[in-house]
Amino acid sequence: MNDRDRLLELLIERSLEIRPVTLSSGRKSDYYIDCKRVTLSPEGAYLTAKLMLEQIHPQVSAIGGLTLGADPIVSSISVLSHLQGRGLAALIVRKEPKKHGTMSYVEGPALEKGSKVAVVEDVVTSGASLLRAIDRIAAAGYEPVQALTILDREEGGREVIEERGFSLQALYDRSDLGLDKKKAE
Ligand SMILES: O=P(O)(O)OC[C@H]1O[C@H](OP(=O)(O)OP(=O)(O)O)[C@H](O)[C@@H]1O
Ligand SMILES: O=C(O)c1cc(=O)[nH]c(=O)[nH]1
Repeated sequence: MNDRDRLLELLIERSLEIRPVTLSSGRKSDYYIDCKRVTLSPEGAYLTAKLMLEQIHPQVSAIGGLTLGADPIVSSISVLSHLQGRGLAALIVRKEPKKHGTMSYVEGPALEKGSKVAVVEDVVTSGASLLRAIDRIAAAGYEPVQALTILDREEGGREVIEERGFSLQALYDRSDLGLDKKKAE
């Protein structure tokens, strides 16, 4: 089995829940995928990092994303990039600025102004979280150049992100989850 198929297998086995849920955007859905169950596991962290790193442009010097879903992703990509001699820094974007000390929104190594950043997510639904990370990374003086996610739920997020001039690179989309078959079981 190849890496892409194996990561999908892990996500379906461990992350996918078919039940009524409320999403981050306030929308209702009949399924949820909790990627952290996979991205915080040894094999899942490695496979996510490997598959995403293959798609990161050579001019990029950091990967960043909105806490919490992106935290294990940026960390594992950074470690793997070091092992591969590439050395991508990890940036974690807070949902609210730190209230004392640095007062920062964006945590991580201080990079040169204008450094190119690939912005990552675990799931894109409305696209609001990914755009929030893009905006905060830009406000920190860096240049977001790519948008990547594990799963595109195909609920309009891609279009919203494209309107902002980014194409969304997703490892999987809704159709990969086999939801119709699962729901029938
Ligand atoms: O495209 P959107 O409509 O913004 O939805 C997707 C976002 O929702 C989830 O995060 P959540 O808000 O549940 O927070 P968490 O990562 O802290 O668990 C997920 O990790 C994405 O960040
Ligand atoms: O839209 C969301 O909040 C969302 C959907 C989903 O399937 N998984 C997740 O972590 N967040």
